[in-house]
Amino acid sequence: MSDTVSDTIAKLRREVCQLHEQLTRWELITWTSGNISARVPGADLLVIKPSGVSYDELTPESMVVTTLDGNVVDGNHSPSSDTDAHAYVYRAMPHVNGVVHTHSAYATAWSARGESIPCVLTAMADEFGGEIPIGPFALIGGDDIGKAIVATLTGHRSPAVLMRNHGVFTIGASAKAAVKAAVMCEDVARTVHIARSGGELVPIEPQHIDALYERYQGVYGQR
Ligand SMILES: O=C(CO)[C@@H](O)[C@H](O)COP(=O)(O)O
Repeated sequence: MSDTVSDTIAKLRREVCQLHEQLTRWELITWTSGNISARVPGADLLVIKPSGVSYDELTPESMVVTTLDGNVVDGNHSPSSDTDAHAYVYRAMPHVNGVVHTHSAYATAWSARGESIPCVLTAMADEFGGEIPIGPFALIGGDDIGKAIVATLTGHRSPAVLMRNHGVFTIGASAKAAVKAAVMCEDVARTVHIARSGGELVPIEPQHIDALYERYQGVYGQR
């Protein structure tokens, strides 16, 4: 392995480990549920959380490096039980460099109803470009979840999918972007749930969703 790839992996080990702190900070997971991975650019590799390890015991060294077929190439732990799903996404979606999985309460409740979250908030138009779609029920391990993520999100502006009866998977141009999508997904899932419990939801006009999405994705923040 070249020094450059080794250095990149060392950096991604630190980054992926640190990003897991965001899942506990924003209360998106319970116990050892959830996981984050990052693609190793220029190499058919990924860095992912070890399976079943308590979040307060995660370290850069405990992260696991696998091929995009899910085979471990570096690490002393078994990789996440969702490694095949993450790996499938990286093989099928070259623009994706980060994948996150959570069981965040409100978004997972929408997945338990098999319901997509309608776009009724400007914050949804900004980050998701429309509804947050529901994906099919899929068993864990193997390519089923990965195939469903790719099938649901290909051609869709949303970086998040609600896997029915299971939880949230998000994708991003970086692992940090995928974590942001997971945080925002839970935020809007909660707000829309509260809104719907109070009465009829008011949708946003499609042309306004487009305008909001273009502004947020293209102009918002520091450039
Ligand atoms: O729901 C699932 C399985 O998809 C995961 O959230 C697990 O609960 C966490 O698995 P590991 O990443 O610890 O293997």
